[in-house]
Amino acid sequence: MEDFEDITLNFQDCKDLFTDDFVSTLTTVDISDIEELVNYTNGDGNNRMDDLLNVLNETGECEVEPVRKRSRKNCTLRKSPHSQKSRQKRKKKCTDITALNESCTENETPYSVSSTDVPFLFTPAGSVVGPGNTASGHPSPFTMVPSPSFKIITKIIFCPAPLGSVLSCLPDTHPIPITEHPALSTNTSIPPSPVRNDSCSPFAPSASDLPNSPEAASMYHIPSIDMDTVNTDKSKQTQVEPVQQGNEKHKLMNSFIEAQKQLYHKIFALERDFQYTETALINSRISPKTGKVISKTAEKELLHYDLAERERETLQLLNLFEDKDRKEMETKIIALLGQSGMGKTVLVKKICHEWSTGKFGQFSCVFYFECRHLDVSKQYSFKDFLFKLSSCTQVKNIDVYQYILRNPEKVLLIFDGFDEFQDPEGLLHGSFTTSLSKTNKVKDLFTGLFQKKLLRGCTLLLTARVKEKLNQYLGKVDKIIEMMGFSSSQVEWYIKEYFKERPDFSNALEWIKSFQYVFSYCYIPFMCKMMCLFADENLKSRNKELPLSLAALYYDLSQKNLHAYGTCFGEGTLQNCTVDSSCLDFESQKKPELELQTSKPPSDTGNTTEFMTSSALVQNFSSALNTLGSIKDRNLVRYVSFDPKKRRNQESCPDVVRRFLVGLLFHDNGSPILKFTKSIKTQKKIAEYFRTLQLSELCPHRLLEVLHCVYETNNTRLMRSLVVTLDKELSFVGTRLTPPDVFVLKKVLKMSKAKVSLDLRKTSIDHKGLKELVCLKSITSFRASLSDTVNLWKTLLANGQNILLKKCINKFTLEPFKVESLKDVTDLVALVDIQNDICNGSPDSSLDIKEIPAVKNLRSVIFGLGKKHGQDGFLKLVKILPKLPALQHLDLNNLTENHIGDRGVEKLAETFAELQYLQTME
Ligand SMILES: Nc1ncnc2c1ncn2[C@@H]1O[C@H](COP(=O)(O)OP(=O)(O)OP(=O)(O)O)[C@@H](O)[C@H]1O
Repeated sequence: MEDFEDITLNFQDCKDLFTDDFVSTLTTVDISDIEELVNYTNGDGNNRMDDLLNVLNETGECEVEPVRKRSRKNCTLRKSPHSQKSRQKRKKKCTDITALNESCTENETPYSVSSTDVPFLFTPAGSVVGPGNTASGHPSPFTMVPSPSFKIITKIIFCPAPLGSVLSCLPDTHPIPITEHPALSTNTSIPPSPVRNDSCSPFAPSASDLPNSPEAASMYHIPSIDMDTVNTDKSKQTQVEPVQQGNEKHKLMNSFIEAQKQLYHKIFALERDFQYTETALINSRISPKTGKVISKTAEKELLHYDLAERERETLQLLNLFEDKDRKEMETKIIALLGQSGMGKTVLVKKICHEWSTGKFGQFSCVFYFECRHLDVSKQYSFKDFLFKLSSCTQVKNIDVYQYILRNPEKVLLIFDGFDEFQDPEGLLHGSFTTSLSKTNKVKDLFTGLFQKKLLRGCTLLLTARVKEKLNQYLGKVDKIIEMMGFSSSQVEWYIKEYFKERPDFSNALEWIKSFQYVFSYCYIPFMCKMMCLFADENLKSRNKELPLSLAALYYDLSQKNLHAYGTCFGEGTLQNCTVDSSCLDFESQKKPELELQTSKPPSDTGNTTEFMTSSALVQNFSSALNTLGSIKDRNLVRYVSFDPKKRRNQESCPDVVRRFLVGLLFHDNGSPILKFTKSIKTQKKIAEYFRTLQLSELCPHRLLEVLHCVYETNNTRLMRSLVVTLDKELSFVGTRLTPPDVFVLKKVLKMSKAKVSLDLRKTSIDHKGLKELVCLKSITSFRASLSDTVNLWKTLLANGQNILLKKCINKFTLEPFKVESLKDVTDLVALVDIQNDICNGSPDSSLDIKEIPAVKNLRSVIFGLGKKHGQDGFLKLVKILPKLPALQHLDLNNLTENHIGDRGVEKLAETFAELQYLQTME
């Protein structure tokens, strides 16, 4: 009987074939091989089946497609269009089986058996052979054969243990000791040939098994890696006796890893003068969005830690991939988030480089993808996806690929700039199913990886800018790491270091600091570098013109450094900015025509040591320039508008582009390029638009954005006119306040004549920002993280800034105090305790503080710690209740919910007498 055609296999049934009875009849099969095979079709869950299907598809031996409702377990196998020659080869391989089958009587066999007609056999080539056609010649569905019929097969050939299981035992460092797997020395019917690249794995095809597959031709050329780049001792290699199959594969794998490491060592090396500064990595989480939920996509947000929490959640780079709770064979997805220019690319390239030097040894293979270069709609096999789209050595051998498929836990896939994928949202909505076609769209492959179906068990590291739209996907991520940028001391160190060998620049730091607004952006490493470049160019020549806007800074740099800093700005940025009548509409702005693509995908030639890539900030500036040149004046107001109804395309103007755009519009540089749009009339129109805004109606994020834009106009009158519309109770709870945000907020609050109360909880505001804001005259009361506030007081006390301290203490409020975490209790305890230090500790009479008003006047405490921490938290809280003399209302709402326990009730009863003003206790 000829090869099977269109046979429906039920894998759930197939696994039943491997009964104990059946196994006991096998004479040359290692039981572990059977177990492994059964695991593939059974044990490890459905996703193991995906792996198998992938392997089968990839080998080209047969194509597997889901049938009916895409059930993964019912699959149709179709014969691949093999040549006659290859069929003969395959038949030859089965001669042992044929011989055995010949000994079978017709009675014992429910149907006639031919050389290729074995009830169910995974051949060494990884092909699945079914019972084939019925006597009538029609394809038959795979029928369960009663196990006794198998007894006639006394010898089923399973090749030695799969390559993966051998290689996975090997250490990652080189040279890899090659140990002979016991299975290799067993007497198998297909002896590994030293000259023929046959596969040893049940699922690993050999070159000769796959004559028609695209990989097959190249597989004849072994070793296939660019060996010139590998520092292996070739003379020794030639002395090596014809080795066992396993050894060949080990060498191949070693060579691949070694070549990959050498490549990464070269292309991801830091430039000599690159001042790498280790930035803080914070373990972050997402939580339901505070405040109004505007749309479905905005339901989640990243938690904003206070300084104490940030310290606690700080992570070392080497521990980035650590996960004690990781489930075996489960893909791990890590999202590395940070604003543009925070150093995400620098960091992941550093990881690649460090891997090449032996760190992150848990990974044998690291693949780096630059998402912006991936065309999501293009079709690739998964193998090509890995080896052709990532920065990778040229791999022509399928064994390396097989190793990767078999050892996903040793594979790290880095996708840099996930948000730069075309249509990143669409990427995750799709559902990945193993398809019959050998190639899949990049989009689908990524979906398969993200949905943990493809290469299950690997580690995915995605980098992305913090965007609200992406937050919803973070729920599917196992670990979220946020990059916080430079601390203020790191900024100073960086600038000093930059100019350290130039005595004439000894005042560079002070000079840069004087541009307060742009200096506040220096927590972003890229901006820090920009400011150094700016100082480099201007410190000697420029008469300081204060203040400097963001747009002015970039414009200045782009004018002066076109050639010197081509790597940052790309050549001809401004030259290209001509008016193109074809893009004079809003839609054209979706894809700015002038996009700076200065970063090249790392080439495998290894010559690229360029580490400076173009930042999105530069691209945004470029985009603003382009917009200015292409949009009609009358449309500009609509373009920068914050009102969704006014804007035709909300997505068209990201916040930073708007800032640049407004800044450029009001930038008085006399540039001929900008003159044609920079009419006074347009400026007036934009100013008028901002003047009509009611700041009190804007959400915190929008409010800040308006303030940035207004600051960019450098129009003090405009700002003054806006200040009066500011709310008297400003709450930024749940909105991150970066140093530039604090700067513009401070600017406007300074102008305010009204008394404003400020809520700065959950804003991640830094120490300096908190101090600057709360000490403002217009701020009469404020709320902030308790621990941050206590720290601020301590610093002021230690520095002897008693007047400020006194102001700060008097403005602070707590009312009502909600206990939502154990930390809230601990912080309240610390606040009550510091009272003694402040009131009694200072010998200085200027600090005439008898008590902390916030503590003295606290009237309401709402306790809601839930079951887990209820009792612990309450026992701590109850101790300080007597120190809250004005407490009138204690809300324990639902005692069982809070679970304060008998001890909690007991302690409460003991303190009850001291709570003189307590009126209600819920
Ligand atoms: N840790 C660092 N130490 C020193 N400089 C850094 C560091 N991280 C980033 N930089 C500087 O910032 C520049 C931009 O960094 P990078 O491209 O990694 O940012 P990014 O977060 O990937 O930005 P984007 O989201 O726009 O792609 C670098 O070229 C470098 O000059």
